[in-house]
Amino acid sequence: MLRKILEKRSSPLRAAAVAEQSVSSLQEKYGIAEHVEITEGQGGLPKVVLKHSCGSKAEVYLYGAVVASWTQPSGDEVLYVRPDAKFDKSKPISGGIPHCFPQFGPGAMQQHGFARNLDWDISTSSADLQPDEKDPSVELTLTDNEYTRAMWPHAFKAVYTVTLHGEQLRTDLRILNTGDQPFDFTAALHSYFEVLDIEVAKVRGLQGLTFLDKVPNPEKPVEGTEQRDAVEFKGPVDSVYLKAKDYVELDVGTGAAIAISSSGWEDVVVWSPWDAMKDCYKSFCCVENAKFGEPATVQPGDSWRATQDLAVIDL
Ligand SMILES: O=P(O)(O)OC[C@H]1O[C@@H](O)[C@H](O)[C@@H](O)[C@@H]1O
Repeated sequence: MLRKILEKRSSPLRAAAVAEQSVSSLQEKYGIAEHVEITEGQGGLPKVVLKHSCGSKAEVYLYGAVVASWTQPSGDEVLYVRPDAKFDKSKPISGGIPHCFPQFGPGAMQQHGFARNLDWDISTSSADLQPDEKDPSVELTLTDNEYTRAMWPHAFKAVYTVTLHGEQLRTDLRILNTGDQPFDFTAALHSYFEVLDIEVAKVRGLQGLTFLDKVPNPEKPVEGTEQRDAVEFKGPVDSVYLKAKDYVELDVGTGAAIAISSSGWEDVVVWSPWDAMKDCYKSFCCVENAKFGEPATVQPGDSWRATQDLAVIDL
């Protein structure tokens, strides 16, 4: 159904002894036999591997809380990691499902904010104890620190739960205001999906929506109304669809599609860099649940929440 990621993964660098120790202590604390494993990923970066008894698997790096892999029981990869991705913290991991928070961008701070280039902490892990539904899950948290406050002067806690529900991948993001002033933010899950070929991929579920086209000038998007039943790719695409429905579908061109169901996110971004990324643009498409058109406002002591459920369906 879905093709496997073809590019060769570079062999992991030996991590420093201290990192190894922390991986083994995380494994001791949060590992759950057969379902949740904390291990070294590429470049020695710690990752949480979730394994469902149906055979599906997900890998979540603590660096950026990026889901870098989600495989079906067949072993087929659904997500896409760009060949230029670095796993050495020199830049955010380019691929999988990175976070954009507290700014989707462009804007005052670095593109897509800081959440994708910071280490998140594991706060808990679980594997549902019901005999038939052992859904492995991990909860990661990010809290403000000197680095984040220099860019965005707010006290916050981000809580991100990633769960395998059978073959589905579920994410749940909560942003808590732990300070004494209200704050605004924009955000997205910058999901990269592998497609057979960008020229046969299609995104359905956007017809009739107002969109902001960022291709001509990202600083001055051009507004339009989507007329098409299916958005196709014949050149670069960088559009934010405002007030989208809670379901969109990415036809990956193999007879399968990714069903993307969400709550709380409100907008959908569709992005293909086209030949600005000559080496890889044919193989992926980003369909991103976002909160962009109207920034979220969170009062002190309050929180904002959004979920995304991904499933592979046959067309
Ligand atoms: O930072 P990355 O992963 O290279 O992604 C950049 C792109 O991310 C997309 O979400 C934006 O809509 C684009 O405007 C932007 O160019």
